[in-house]
Amino acid sequence: MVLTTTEFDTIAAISTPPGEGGISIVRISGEDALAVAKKIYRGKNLDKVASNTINYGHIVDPTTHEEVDEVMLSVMRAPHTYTEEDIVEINCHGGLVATNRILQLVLSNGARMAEPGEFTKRAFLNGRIDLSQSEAVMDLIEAKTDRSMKAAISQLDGNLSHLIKHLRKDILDVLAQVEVNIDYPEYDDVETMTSKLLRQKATDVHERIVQLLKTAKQGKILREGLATSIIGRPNVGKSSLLNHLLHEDKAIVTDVPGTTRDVLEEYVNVRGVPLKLVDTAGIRDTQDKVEKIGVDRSRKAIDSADLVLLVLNASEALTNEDQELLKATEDKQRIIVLNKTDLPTKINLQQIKALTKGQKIISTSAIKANGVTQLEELIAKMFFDEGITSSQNDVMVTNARHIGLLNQAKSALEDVIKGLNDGMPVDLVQIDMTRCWDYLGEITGDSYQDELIDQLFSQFCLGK
Ligand SMILES: Nc1nc2c(c(=O)[nH]1)N(C=O)[C@@H](CNc1ccc(C(=O)N[C@@H](CCC(=O)O)C(=O)O)cc1)CN2
Ligand SMILES: Nc1nc2c(ncn2[C@@H]2O[C@H](COP(=O)(O)OP(=O)(O)OP(=O)(O)O)[C@@H](O)[C@H]2O)c(=O)[nH]1
Ligand SMILES: [Mg+2]
Repeated sequence: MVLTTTEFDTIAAISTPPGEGGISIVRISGEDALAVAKKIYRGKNLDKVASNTINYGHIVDPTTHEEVDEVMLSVMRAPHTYTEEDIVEINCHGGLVATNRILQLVLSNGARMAEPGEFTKRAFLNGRIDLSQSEAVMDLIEAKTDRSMKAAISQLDGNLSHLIKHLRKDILDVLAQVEVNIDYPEYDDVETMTSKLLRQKATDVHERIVQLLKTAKQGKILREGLATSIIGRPNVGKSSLLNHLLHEDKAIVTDVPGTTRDVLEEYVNVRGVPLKLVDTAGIRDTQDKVEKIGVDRSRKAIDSADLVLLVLNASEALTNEDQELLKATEDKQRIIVLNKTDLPTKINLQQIKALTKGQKIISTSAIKANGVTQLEELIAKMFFDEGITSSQNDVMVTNARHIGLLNQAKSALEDVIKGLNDGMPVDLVQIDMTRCWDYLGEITGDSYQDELIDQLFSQFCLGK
C-alpha cells in the first residue's frame, strides 16, 4: 500500500450525532491536532498538559477574538490513542450552531474534514486493529440486541482475528515444511511424506473452518433478525398474533377474512432474539386481483423464512387449506400455533400431532393474550439451543464478507485434498494451499486491496 501525504494529514469531524444534545464532540486526529487546537483554544498551555487529560477552557475565533463556546478539551498523545496519532477532542455545548462553528474553526486552522470511518481506518492503517476488528466497530454501533453487541465486542477484542491468525500460521508452517522437504530430501519417500503432511493439515484446517462457518447462520440472524413468517389461512388470527408479539397494534384486525392484503414486516426483540416478523395475507384460492398478489407474496414468505409460525384455528376442524399449508411448511423450522382456544375446540389434536411428527405446538388465544408468553419462550429456546453459546471460544462469524472468504478458503482446501487424491504434483497442490492462506488473510486485512479498504470504511458513520 502506497501512503500518500493526504492519507495521513490532520482530520476532523463531529463525532456525536447531529442535533441538539447536552454535549457534542469535535474530534481531531493527526500530527497537527495539537497545533490546530492551540490556535483556537484559550486555557492551559496544551504543550504542557499530560496525555489523556481533559482540560477546561474556551474556544475563541482567532480572527475576530470572539468567544465561541466554553469547553472541555481532551488531549491524547500518539501513539497510544484510538488512531495511534495525536488526538484532541473538543467537548462543547451540544447545540448545532456552536458545534458547527467549532468544526469550521478547526477546518480553517489546519485540519481537513474526515471521511466517514476515517478515524477507524487510521487505527487500521497504523496497525492498532486489524480489518475484522474495524468492521466490529461498525457492528457494535449498529447492534440491536445484547447478543449482537456481545458478538461485536468479542470480534473487536480480536477473538476472530486470533483464530484466523492461528489457521494462517498452521498453513504457513506446513508450506514451509513442504519447501524444506522438496529442497533437502532426506528420505527417499519424501513425496509420500509431504503429501501426508499436506493432507493432514488441509483436513484439520478444513474442519476448523467448517466449525466456524456453522456459527455464521446465527451470526447473520443476530445482525439481520430471524426472518419469522406468520402463515395461515384467512381469519385465523395471524395479525392479532403479530400485534401481541409487537406489543403494539400495528396490523389491522377485523373479522373479515382477507383483511391483510400485503406482507407487513416489523422488527422486534423477543428475549434477546431479534425477529424480523412478517405478517402475511391469509392463504386461500381467491379471484380477487389484489388479494391474489398478497397470497403469492405469502407463499414467498414461506420460502424466505428462517422460522414459520403456522397459525391454525382451533375452533374449527382442520380444512384442506390447513393441510396444504402444513405440507408446504413441513421442511421449515416451524411452530404450530393453535389459536382461538378460548372458543370450544373443534380441531383434532391427534391428527395434527400425527401430521407434524413431534414438532412444537403452542395453544394461544390472541383475543385474551393467552399463550403468547409461552410462544416467545419457545422461540428463544429454539434459537439459543441451536448452539449459539456452544460455538468454539465464543467466536462467531457475523459478517457476509468473512463468510464469503471462509467459504473460498474452505473450497481451496477441498482442491488441495482432491489434488492429493488425484496424485497431482506437490508444487501444484501448494498453490491451492497458498490460496487458502490468502483468503484467510483478507479477513484480517493482512492481504488487501485499496479499493476494498476504501469501500469498507466509506460505510462507516462520520466521526468514527
Ligand atoms: N471520548 C471518546 N470516547 C470514546 C472513544 C473515543 O475515541 N473518544 N472511543 C473510540 O471510538 C471508544 C473507546 N475506544 C478506544 C479504543 C482505544 C483507545 C486507545 O487510546 N488505545 C490505546 C491506548 C489504550 C491505553 O491507554 O491503555 C492503544 O491501544 O494503544 C481509545 C479509545 C468509545 N468511547
Ligand atoms: N375468539 C377469538 N377470536 C380471535 C382470536 N384471535 C383473533 N381473533 C379474531 O379473529 C378475527 C380475525 O383476526 P385477524 O388477526 O385479523 O386474522 P388474520 O389471520 O390476520 O386474517 P387475514 O388477515 O384476513 O388473513 C378478528 O375478529 C379477531 O378479533 C382468538 O384467539 N380468539
Ligand atoms: Mg391479517
